[in-house]
Amino acid sequence: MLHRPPNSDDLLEEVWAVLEAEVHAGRTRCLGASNITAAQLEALTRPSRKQELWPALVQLKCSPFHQGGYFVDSPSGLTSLWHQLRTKRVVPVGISLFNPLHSCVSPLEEPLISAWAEDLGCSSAELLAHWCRSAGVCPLLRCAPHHAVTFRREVHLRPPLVAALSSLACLTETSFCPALRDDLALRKSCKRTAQRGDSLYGRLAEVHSLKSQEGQLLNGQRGRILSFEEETGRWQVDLLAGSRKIRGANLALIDEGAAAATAESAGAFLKELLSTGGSDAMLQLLAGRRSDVTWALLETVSANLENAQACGHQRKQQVLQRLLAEVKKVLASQQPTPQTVPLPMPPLDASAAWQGPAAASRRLLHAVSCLLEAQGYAICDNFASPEDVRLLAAELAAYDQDFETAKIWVGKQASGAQLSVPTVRSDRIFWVCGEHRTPAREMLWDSAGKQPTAGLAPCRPEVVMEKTTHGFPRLRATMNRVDDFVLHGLAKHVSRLSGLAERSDAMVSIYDGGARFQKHVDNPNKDGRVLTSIVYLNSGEPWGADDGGQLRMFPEGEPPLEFAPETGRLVLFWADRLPHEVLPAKRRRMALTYWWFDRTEREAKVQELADEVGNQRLKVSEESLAQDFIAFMLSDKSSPAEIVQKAHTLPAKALSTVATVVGAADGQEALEGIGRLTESDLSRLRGSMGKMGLQ
Ligand SMILES: O=C(O)CCC(=O)C(=O)O
Ligand SMILES: [Fe+2]
Repeated sequence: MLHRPPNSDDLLEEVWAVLEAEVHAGRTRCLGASNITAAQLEALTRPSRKQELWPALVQLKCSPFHQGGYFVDSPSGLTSLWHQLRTKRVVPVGISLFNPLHSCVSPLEEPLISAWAEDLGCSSAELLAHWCRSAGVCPLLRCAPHHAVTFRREVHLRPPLVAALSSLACLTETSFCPALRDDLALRKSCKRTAQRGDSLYGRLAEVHSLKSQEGQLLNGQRGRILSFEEETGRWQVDLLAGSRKIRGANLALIDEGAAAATAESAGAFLKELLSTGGSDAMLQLLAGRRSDVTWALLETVSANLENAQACGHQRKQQVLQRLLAEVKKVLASQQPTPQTVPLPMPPLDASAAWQGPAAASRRLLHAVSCLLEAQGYAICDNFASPEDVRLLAAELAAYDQDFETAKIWVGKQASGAQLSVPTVRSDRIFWVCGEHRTPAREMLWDSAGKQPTAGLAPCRPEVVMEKTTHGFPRLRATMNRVDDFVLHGLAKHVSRLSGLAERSDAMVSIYDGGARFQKHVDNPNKDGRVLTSIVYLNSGEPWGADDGGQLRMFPEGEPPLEFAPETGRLVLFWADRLPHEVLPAKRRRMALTYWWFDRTEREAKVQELADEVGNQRLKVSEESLAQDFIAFMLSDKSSPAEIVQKAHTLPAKALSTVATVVGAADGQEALEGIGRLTESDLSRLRGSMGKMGLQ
């Protein structure tokens, strides 16, 4: 390596001749030069000079601020230097990636670069090293700590970001001085926020399972992922046929490492085949190793055949032609192995919507609306910040004792009963009332019992009724955010939500010790609930696969999806359409859930309920007596005799509720039926009750 070539041309020739002699003597294989100017490179790569004596690599300073421009000999020198490197196939090796050189700041401290790195979830050093590589320069890293970790992560830079980083060189020495930065408002104009799917940009993907006539032609094609389009939920992929927008379900990510390995092993296999010594032996080996016959082998054999033809190797051509025909036959007989790992839809990220400009929150709203319309659910990360979630969980911690076992609705719609059936649902819940928009007399919301007139408070009067909204400032803040987002945002954009009138009270749930909620639809009976909103309130370590407690959704016609209850994640889905379940949670899992009512459907339901109970609601005490009785009947502890005894103590209204649950015409018939119950009837009843109302 010639470091810092001498200024005089004669001297340069003289020194280079010494290095060339080393190559002639076989002591060195190739030469390199460092800090060279365009004119010097021109001189060393003159056509009269043998190509193997040209510099094979040129080492130059290469940060985004100084792209080889330290020894520029003329204004056009830099362009000429790069042009020569590219056209003469000289490898540029980048050094001083992180040095400030003669700018004011190190690229590692440049806020614009840090912001871009943050968007991509990598360090500035990683970003710079990958920029260098993407710009076609081999980065030369040292053993200093920030160098050592630089290539720890694979970072995919989209071409516009590579271009943006490269263009920073135009701004060196002036705009990057901190004093000038604000004047130029660089951050403001250049900062981009992380976009969904950024981490997949640049990856290779293969199209599969497209059904339309045009789509079928694309199946099997591969191309790089360019971007993700929120509006359509599709990925833009750069295919041979041109750039196309394709749904994740029709794309499979290609593991390029594996592809390289296939090519390598195909090469090794071909060597083995050729070393058998004769065509027959070769084909015999091939027949015994049919599973090693891949498309990569076909390509390798074809390439070798082309080479043999070009070189005029007759015998080799014949052998390879026979081999190629056989390889084609084996491949034709193989069933194509479909690649059906769909590209995951990246969750939306709400952080920018709260911290950034109004445009970011509009984008989020637009994206969630599109997803709800298109697929009936939307997942949005960081809807509540980790700090908000931590404080909210701390606020609720004082009420841990007040959470009670959740119940499910068992029986007929109007007069069934809320029962605890742990095999179906075993979380503990805590209702928080209030903050509704419609007056109490409209009875549009429905939760556990008496409503406070204003403010948030736990619902059950005997719990902490005196607590007012001041008791739950954090909960209130999070609910305000959800309410604003749904009522002032989604309701205006999503057609199914145009008649949104009200939401239910809020339910805080805790799943732990294996608690679960089996597959169900929240509103299977047109009770007015149209949208379910859930915010997960779990802090600490990220949720692991072994922690269980995932929300599993069953979108129609698609494979089930699972989402971990990650800190601050918002989940929205159609309450009356999307079946879902909560898998057994091995770690404590907390969520804030409520439902949104469509006015027309809810009003009809309220009317129906009023009619069914003779325009008069059951008194709370009678209703709960009926529920207690059925719970007692279904618990393993009660005997037939005890059940009959208890049934006779029930008031008439409670008894008629029991009648509808057990399928009797009236209270009297219910009493008679209960009197005839045997142990085995009871166990059958207990088994079937648990499944009612569920899928
Ligand atoms: O907490 C969840 O993820 C879902 C709970 C649920 O399905 C419900 O309460 O209806
Ligand atoms: Fe549910």
